[in-house]
Amino acid sequence: MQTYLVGGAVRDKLLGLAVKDRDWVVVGATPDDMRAKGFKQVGADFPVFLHPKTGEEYALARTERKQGRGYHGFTVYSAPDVTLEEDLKRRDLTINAMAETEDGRLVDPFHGYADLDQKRLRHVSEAFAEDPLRILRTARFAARLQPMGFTVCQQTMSLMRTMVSLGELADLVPERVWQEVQRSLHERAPGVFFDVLRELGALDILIPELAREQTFRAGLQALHCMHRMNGTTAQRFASLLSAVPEPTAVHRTKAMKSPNDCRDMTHLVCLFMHRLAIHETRTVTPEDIMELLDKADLWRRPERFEQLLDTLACTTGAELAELIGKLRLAAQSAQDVSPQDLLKQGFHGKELGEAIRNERLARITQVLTP
Ligand SMILES: Nc1ccn([C@@H]2O[C@H](COP(=O)(O)OP(=O)(O)OP(=O)(O)O)[C@@H](O)[C@H]2O)c(=O)n1
Repeated sequence: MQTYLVGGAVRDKLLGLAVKDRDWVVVGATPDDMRAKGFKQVGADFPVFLHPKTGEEYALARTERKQGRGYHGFTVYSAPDVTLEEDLKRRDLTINAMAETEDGRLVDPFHGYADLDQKRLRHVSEAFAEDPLRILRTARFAARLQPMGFTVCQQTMSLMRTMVSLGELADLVPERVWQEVQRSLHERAPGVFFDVLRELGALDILIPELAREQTFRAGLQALHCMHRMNGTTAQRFASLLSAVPEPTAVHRTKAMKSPNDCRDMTHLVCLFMHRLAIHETRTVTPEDIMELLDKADLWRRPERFEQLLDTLACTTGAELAELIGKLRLAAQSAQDVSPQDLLKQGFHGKELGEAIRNERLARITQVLTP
């Protein structure tokens, strides 16, 4: 029985990047051999085991073949006669299909090292097409490695284009798509993920609201800004959709099953984009500001409001910077109103509510007064 380090760990080591998880492939062993050595089986669909001490994943070498459509239609064959090369061949990209022996020798039947050197993302074999998630993974690796000079090679682009035109993306459940989107939003060049998908025609299926060139470019620019500001996932995703009308954008977040904070931030960013645009032509009143603060629920969610303003600073042009600055000051000032003080002054019930509101409005007016 032989053990090899495989996949991302080998790739990242050669690239000089930090290695996160180490995955191993075991050749020439049965599940019983593994259990006898104290490994715990975890995979239900195929034989994967956890090392008794390190907790790292050890998978028995396997081949996979797709049977029909859908994500579950895989036939897995795993036996002691499956070779390392056969296991590497079922993988997505050549740079992910290298292995390292226990004594540190590289096993590289599909020329992943040459592709690392040439900075190419290239599929290992036609088996790439058996898993449509790989389209998203490849776009994600492009987003990660583009700053180092990597591009997706033309043959892989055309294979993925064919997969898209055959409707393969429809087989992916929203959760898996979201997982790749979420991870890509935090890669080094997040915009590249969406650029690649757009070039493939995949974005028209996954986020059709970004089909219009202008909407897409505005979204990418805002995302780039949010990335520089080290924004949260919610801020990044909302900035991408910032030029989409609010109801459509929110509908997309629901269809994609993105988490609630992403949906809420998208709702607020798109809503504010629309409201703020009105004030390019009409002077903003204290009541306008109050309404916006209420809509964003500043009173219960002050830290989210800060994030909203930071996102808007990325999604709007310089012409709205002053207005966003005023919103920030107004929010700070209005938040300082103390219900306790007003209570002490004798306000109760409905009157207390009104007094708080009036005091907040007074402070907002003060901020707006030159
Ligand atoms: N749809 C997939 C998922 C995974 N793999 C293979 O399984 C390995 C491990 O997958 P995973 O842990 O998801 O990714 P990593 O390559 O380790 O990358 P990351 O840094 O994103 O974790 C990959 O390198 C690749 O060889 C694949 O071929 N097709």
